[in-house]
Amino acid sequence: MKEPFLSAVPVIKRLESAGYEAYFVGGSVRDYLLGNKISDVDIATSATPDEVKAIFPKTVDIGIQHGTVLVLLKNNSYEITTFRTEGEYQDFRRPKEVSFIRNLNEDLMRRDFTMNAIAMDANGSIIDPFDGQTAIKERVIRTVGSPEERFREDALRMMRAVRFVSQLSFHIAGETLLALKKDAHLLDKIAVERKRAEFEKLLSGDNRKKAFRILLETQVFEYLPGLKNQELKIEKLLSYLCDSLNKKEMWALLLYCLELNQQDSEAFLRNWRLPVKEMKEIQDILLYAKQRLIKDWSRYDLYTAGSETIQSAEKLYLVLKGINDYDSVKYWLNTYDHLPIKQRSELAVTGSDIMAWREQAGGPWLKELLTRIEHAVLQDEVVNEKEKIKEWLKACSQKSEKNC
Ligand SMILES: Nc1ccn([C@@H]2O[C@H](COP(=O)(O)OP(=O)(O)OP(=O)(O)O)[C@@H](O)[C@H]2O)c(=O)n1
Repeated sequence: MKEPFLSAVPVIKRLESAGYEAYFVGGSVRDYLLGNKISDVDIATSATPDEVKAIFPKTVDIGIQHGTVLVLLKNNSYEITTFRTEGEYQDFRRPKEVSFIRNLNEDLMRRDFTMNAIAMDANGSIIDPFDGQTAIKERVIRTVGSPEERFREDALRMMRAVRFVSQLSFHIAGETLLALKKDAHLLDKIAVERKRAEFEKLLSGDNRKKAFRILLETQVFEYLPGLKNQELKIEKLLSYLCDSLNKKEMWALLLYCLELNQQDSEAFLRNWRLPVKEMKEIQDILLYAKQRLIKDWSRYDLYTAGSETIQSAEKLYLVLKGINDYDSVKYWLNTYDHLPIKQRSELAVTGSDIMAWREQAGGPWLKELLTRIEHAVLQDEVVNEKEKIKEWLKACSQKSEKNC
């Protein structure tokens, strides 16, 4: 056994010495068997949340109605969940009555896919009643038992299947795929936030295009915000070589393919309940990439976009143009790095300086003038030094005001 399981073994041992069963379960065991990077380890136990809390001095109730307690131990935290029956994976905002059981097998039986229904004990022995290891070897996503039953327990599992296609490059077993086609409509009832979490993992996976094809084939896309009746536009996305794009860039590519105007793009992202900051970043990426389709970056655009957006927008532009060479990203980032200023606060003059020089109270004119100075500094029309800018302004006002 290796990290992060090793550090978590004492947690399992403590539960065992208090008379309970406890195992590693879920994605961490799957990823371990796959040889992939393991994120968090999850532990399932026969102890109820109250019993877990009585054993460990530091705990946090993170989903107690679902039987989950977070245990804090030696700078690490572990999600410990009581063996559960159905209903447990539903929307956290609509808690359902959860019945706890004392049996690992029954807990595993209610999990989504056989690859996720494998447990490992503190000695590293694998408990695999549904042959998840074969599924992992064969790289197949197959529900534990009846797909209809598993999807009726939690329809989000259909999106999880598609996101695992993207993330793990597995394929979906025939019967499971048929159920996806039949039951896709059940996704209507699932909270957008949960759909978004899966969709974003899908957007970032290596096999994202295959996952999009399955969204189309199964009609799952019809039940995702803003994608109803957008089959042709989603197909357009499949024509791009987009593997190099990150999550935000993929959102921007999707917006591009959907051909939405600024206002509708915003509504689309809002319907997906994206945080406002991310919405703005995605819209900026799209805006500059579209601009880039028409012309080169101006120094002022580089300045207003900033390095992260430059990089993302240029990458998206290259994808849209079908160019598979990233030298231009480096070129524009380098140009950005050499700009004389990166933000207004770096200007050698402030609004107060200008008001004092002009003996005039502030107003819209001041904002305009500061923008004009920014342009001039960025274009090397004037050096970013207070005296130089003062002289430049004086020379300007001697000419027509328009020239400044
Ligand atoms: N709708 C769900 C969600 C989760 N699970 C079970 O709970 C485990 C943990 O779920 P989660 O952390 O959401 O996903 P992982 O499978 O761990 O995948 P990852 O951590 O890569 O997101 C899953 O492996 C699966 O056994 C389930 O059966 N049904």
